[in-house]
Amino acid sequence: MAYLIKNVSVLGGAARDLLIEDGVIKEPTGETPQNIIDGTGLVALPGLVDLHTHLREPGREDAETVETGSRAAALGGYTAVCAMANTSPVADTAGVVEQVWRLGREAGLVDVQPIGAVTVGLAGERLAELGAMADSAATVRIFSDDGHCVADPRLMRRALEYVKAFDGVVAQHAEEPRLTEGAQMHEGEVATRLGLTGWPAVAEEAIIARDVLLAEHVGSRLHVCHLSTAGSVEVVRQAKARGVRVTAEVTPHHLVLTHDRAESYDPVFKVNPPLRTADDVKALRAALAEGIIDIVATDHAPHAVEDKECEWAYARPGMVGLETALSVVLSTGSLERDGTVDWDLIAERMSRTPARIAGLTEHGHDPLPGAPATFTLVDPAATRTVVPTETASRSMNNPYAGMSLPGRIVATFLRGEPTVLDGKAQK
Ligand SMILES: NC(=O)N[C@@H](CC(=O)O)C(=O)O
Ligand SMILES: [Zn+2]
Ligand SMILES: [Zn+2]
Repeated sequence: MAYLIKNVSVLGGAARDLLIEDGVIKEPTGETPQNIIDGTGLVALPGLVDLHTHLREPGREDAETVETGSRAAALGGYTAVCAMANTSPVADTAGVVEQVWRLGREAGLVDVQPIGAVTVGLAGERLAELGAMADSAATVRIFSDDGHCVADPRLMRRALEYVKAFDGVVAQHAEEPRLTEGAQMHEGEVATRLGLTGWPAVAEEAIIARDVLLAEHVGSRLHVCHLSTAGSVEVVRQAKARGVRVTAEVTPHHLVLTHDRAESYDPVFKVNPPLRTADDVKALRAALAEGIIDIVATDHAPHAVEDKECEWAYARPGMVGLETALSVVLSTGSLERDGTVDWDLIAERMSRTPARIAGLTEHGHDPLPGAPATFTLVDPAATRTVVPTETASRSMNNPYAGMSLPGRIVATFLRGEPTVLDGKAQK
């Protein structure tokens, strides 16, 4: 079906019309197709790409499935998500990554690109079959033990060496486990006051420092997951200055929430790495604008009610984030120029660069004639109040409840097919 989008601003540019036909964007012809979308006041962005999503299938379909997570992603303006490997069974074989990939195709709401585990069962003992996952139908290029750190430097080195052969990347959850035993939240004054065991910034920074040196030594690509401290920014800054092939992500929640949220003892604010200080938030926002942090990735981590609505110490870490990511980023004002949103920079940090890191060549193209019709339409003037139950996700561990956030996704298209129209999922 063909669509004509009228009066839409592509990345903040002058209003124009776009024809969507045969899966691509075209210059409008004289004829008017049946389907017209009024784009007045809307901004067209390349479909967002999430490098870090937990979909929970196989194993915890009560918390999320590939389909429900894909729907949440489309509603958040995403056209591709990379699915983390910490499922049950773990995505450490060609069989499991192909299953996730196939489920993604069947759901048809976003492109689901499986991430493969680095080590068998995420146990950190021996390398998984990286080559078999790379050669599978899922063509895995990102490997991560996320949820766990690849703490053994020898295994990390070997993984970096292995993925170099096919220009893969190791995405590290940087957490020195010996420094975070029993940790419940950021190590600092709030943890001291609450009497909770702290997760020190140095547990993250020490692993990033080690890994950039390993990546430099091997000449391979390293990606740092959910970077959360000002010190980590400085380690990455220095590594980039030396030419190390390192990229880094920040989550929306680490750009807005701070460790004092734990004072509520509400486990919805429990996450790994933990919420940090206001100074860290400031440094992360600046690093994202500057490009020391390359991308925003959601770390969408849905959890069932019984795993979240319990005592802080027993609750699982993680929060949902796909449906609110763009709004949260807009709310920080960190990607603005002279007080107005820099849509080109939004596209860079949330679509083009994550697509490039993941090797997703069909994504990250500006929505202009000649490009694949894989894009999203945002109403920047809209505001909405977050209601955790109003979600396509199976889980409601949403830390933004009651917050009023700017921006609303009006439509999302994947290869010319609408996955979201009028803010509603089409499948
Ligand atoms: N971020 C989290 O707190 N939790 C993630 C794992 C992870 O990203 O480390 C999860 O899988 O729930
Ligand atoms: Zn992690
Ligand atoms: Zn994660």
